[in-house]
Amino acid sequence: MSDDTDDVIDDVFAVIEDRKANLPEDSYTTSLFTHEKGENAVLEKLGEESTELILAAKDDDREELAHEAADIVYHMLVLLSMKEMDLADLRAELAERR
Ligand SMILES: N=c1c2ncn([C@@H]3O[C@H](COP(=O)(O)OP(=O)(O)OP(=O)(O)O)[C@@H](O)[C@H]3O)c2ncn1[C@@H]1O[C@H](COP(=O)(O)O)[C@@H](O)[C@H]1O
Repeated sequence: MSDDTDDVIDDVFAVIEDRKANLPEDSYTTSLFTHEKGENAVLEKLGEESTELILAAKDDDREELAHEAADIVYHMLVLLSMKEMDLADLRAELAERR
């Protein structure tokens, strides 16, 4: 399967890196990088969204499950960027497990 969403995770990560470098106003990503709680802001989001993901799975709500999974992936990418990591680190870890 191949379509124009193939590279979407790389594209979103590139936008996150750009937000980190430039901190534009009116950007949710910027608000995470500049939050007074520091990295705890994104960690709290990941906790909340994990619960929402579990509830969506329990309800067998596939649309909500996709929504919450996307929220988690986005916030996980922000966390990787905060830790000076990137998708190569994630890919390497997954590849090692094959
Ligand atoms: N993928 C995301 C993304 N996923 C989630 N979010 C934000 O994360 C927040 C989630 O927090 P909440 O759960 O409180 O919000 P919510 O809408 O009530 O969430 P649910 O109840 O639906 O779970 C919302 O404000 C969303 O807008 C995201 N914000 C940005 N992105 C990507 O980042 C790019 C840059 O965004 P900006 O930095 O805002 O320009 C965008 O173009 C997107 O590609």
